[in-house]
Amino acid sequence: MGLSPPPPARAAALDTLRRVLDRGQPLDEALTSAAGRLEDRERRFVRAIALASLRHKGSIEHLIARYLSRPLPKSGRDAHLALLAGAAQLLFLGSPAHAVVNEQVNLLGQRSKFRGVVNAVLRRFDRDGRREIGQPEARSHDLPDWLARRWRARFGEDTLSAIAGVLWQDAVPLDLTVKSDPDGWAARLGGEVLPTGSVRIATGGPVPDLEGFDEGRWWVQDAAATLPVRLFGDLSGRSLLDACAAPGGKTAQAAAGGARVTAVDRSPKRLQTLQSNLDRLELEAETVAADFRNFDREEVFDAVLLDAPCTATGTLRRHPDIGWLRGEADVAALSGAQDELLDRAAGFVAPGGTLVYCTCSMEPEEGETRIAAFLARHEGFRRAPVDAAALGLPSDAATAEGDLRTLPSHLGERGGMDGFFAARLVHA
Ligand SMILES: C[S@@+](CC[C@H](N)C(=O)[O-])C[C@H]1O[C@@H](n2cnc3c(N)ncnc32)[C@H](O)[C@@H]1O
Repeated sequence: MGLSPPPPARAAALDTLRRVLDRGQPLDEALTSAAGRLEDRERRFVRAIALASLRHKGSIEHLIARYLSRPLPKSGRDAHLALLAGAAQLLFLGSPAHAVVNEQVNLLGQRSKFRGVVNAVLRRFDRDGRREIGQPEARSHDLPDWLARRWRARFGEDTLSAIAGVLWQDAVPLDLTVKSDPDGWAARLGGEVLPTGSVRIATGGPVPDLEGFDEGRWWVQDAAATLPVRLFGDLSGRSLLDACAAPGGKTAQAAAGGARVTAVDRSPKRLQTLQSNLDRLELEAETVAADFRNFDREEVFDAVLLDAPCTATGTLRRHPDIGWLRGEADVAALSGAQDELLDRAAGFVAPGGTLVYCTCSMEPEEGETRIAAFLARHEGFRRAPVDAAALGLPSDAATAEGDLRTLPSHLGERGGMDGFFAARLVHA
């Protein structure tokens, strides 16, 4: 890429990393606080540095530990973050070494006692780092330990390494769901139509500058995120309740498919984003700002979608902060709310209607286990198994029980997809 970020961007990148890694702020929020006042171009640099630092944190820190003769003390935290961001610029953004070394050192201030060590270690990264980090085994260091351990136990070493290979890639493609004519849009935007039906393009400049955005011809939605709504089949003329709807990718899909959609979300702000997305797309839905656990209606619906809040461990390709911000305890913590939302959703499914439950999590506690527990509580529901091939996916994207389980390594040769779980349940 050959990026040479200016000094304000480098300082803001350090602040962003401090906010994410030391204060637990989500990356997008940290970027707004640390870089919100910078110009567009500088903000893009900050984002690129932060993304590469977080994506490759594991591998870079593995090398930092090797290059240091003894670990940095606690008071050297800024020096450590300067090394992390500096190495990311050298190894993954192709920034020129002299600028990276000088400016990362200068971020520490004239009186810092860590200037010498940061200088020496960054020079070592410049000399040896590219070769050492290029080894395939380096990739598995990128994954946070807690996720690597879980995924190795569940999917095995080969799949773990395929997932790590996809998560390693910095150029994450952009997926668009088009209202019609996927081939035409793929040709116009220089992309391809995926077997799942999404149009995939290389990430480039700002999304609103792309052809068709202002005219509302498509919206951004990861290929995996389109699959849950497709499990309902033909939606034209059917009523659909979207229980956790914002920012509205799935609401838009259902509305474009001809459903009469009621979209509920507890966040009024996120619901506003949903409404403006629908306005741009010239699609309609009834929107309700409410906690779905208290949502009250006489009506029942032909289709109910519950895209439940979750740890989002399936979205590390675009959100590498998530693996460092969350841990094992968060996985278990959300299951109570997921059960409650599922029970509430079940009450709105018309006889003969369909409930689709999904999460963008890789963890079974937020997917398979929730559905097993739900079916044990609700005798009136049965699973309608998913056909992976009909969705354009390999057969291992459906579990033995018949649920959808996509992995980042699915469509791996084309850049992968988000890890998603979805179950289709029919009300007798
Ligand atoms: C995974 S996101 C939904 C993404 C959305 N379905 C889409 O495709 O764009 C989860 C959403 O659930 C909402 N949410 C979380 N708990 C909720 C609750 N108890 N009731 C209603 N909405 C809730 C959050 O505000 C968030 O917008």
